[in-house]
Amino acid sequence: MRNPVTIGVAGAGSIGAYLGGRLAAAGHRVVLLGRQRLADAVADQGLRLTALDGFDQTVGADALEITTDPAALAGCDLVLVTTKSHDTEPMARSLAPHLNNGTTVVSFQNGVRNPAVLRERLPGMHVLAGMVPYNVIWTDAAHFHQGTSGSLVVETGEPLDHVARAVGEAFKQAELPMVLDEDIDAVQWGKLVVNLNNATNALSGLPLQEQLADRDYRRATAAAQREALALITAAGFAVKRSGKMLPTLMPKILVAPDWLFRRVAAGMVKVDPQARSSMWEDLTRGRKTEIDYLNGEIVRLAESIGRQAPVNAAVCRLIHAAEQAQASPQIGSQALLEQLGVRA
Ligand SMILES: NC(=O)C1=CN([C@@H]2O[C@H](COP(=O)(O)OP(=O)(O)OC[C@H]3O[C@@H](n4cnc5c(N)ncnc54)[C@H](OP(=O)(O)O)[C@@H]3O)[C@@H](O)[C@H]2O)C=CC1
Ligand SMILES: CC(C)(CO)C(=O)C(=O)O
Repeated sequence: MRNPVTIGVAGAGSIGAYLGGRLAAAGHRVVLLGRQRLADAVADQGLRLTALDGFDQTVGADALEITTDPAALAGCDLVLVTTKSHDTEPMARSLAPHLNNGTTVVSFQNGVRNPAVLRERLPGMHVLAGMVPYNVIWTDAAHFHQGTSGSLVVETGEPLDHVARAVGEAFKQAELPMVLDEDIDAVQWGKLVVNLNNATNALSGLPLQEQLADRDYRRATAAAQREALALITAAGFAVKRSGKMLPTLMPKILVAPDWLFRRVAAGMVKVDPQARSSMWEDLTRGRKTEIDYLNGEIVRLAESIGRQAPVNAAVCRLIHAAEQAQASPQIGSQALLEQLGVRA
């Protein structure tokens, strides 16, 4: 890969505009493929990127390209796919005619299905799975804020080890911490377990900090996670920690009394008052959520081995109802436990 690298971002929303903006600020040539409203806002105000560690930089509209045309990603060395999971396949179809063979494509998406979809639709590209551990919220028309801590993860291993290292170099220049991992499937299953809190957060309508301060909301997430972990193991998949997040211990940590939870969680992840889940963002903006790729994945996994996942199935029903209403139901924590059939 050349240096500086030309980087395309396919789906410039919270994650894509944040990562792309940080890479542009570090001097890489960046093309953001997104919606016209983002292009207009950035043309007007520049792209403001902030983070809980105090990072605050505005990237001028002349420092990067924002387009709605997938052909503009032709010639990119590296393409980051940052759409929601239901948009991965159409995005890949629209990119396929334009990318050169051998382009590196990294999926920075939640769920466990996206890299396989990209490999199928983009034969000849070097597709790597990635994982974003932190929350980014689209706070204003052209302002993106990283509200929790952690390091990005990208798949490595032969024959693509050199490709993964080149991706690592590009991110190093932008001072975005990244680790390479040879067991990305286990990292992705682990992140899916963490993401089972997305629905609780979206249903509560609260910022993550407030939602996690309520033990009954934590019990709801823990119940979904216990069910998921048992099924993932029964289906023969591994779950791996990434950074200090311990998916296998999360249900135990979540149900701990408030004082103990606060102490343990503070050592694992920093969460600022603005942080919310991406699913909350979807519900409040009236968009389709990724529920079918998160809790819904657990329901499908259960079916595939002749079992059931009643808690995750109930969560899916609640989120689908909220999608219809195009709003968070702001359900109280005890009411949520009741609806999930979980005893407080
Ligand atoms: N947000 C977060 O904090 C985190 C998100 N993730 C994961 O990262 C992935 C991306 O999430 P997030 O950034 O929140 O998603 P967003 O919805 O904020 O961003 C995706 C953007 O891509 C746009 N888009 C979709 N298709 C096209 C297209 N064909 N052409 C141009 N633009 C398109 C969408 O527009 P429109 O909405 O108009 O369709 C949207 O603006 C998800 O898998 C998510 O789970 C992981 C960790 C944290
Ligand atoms: C970082 C985290 C876990 C925040 O909830 C997330 O992945 C999301 O919002 O989708």
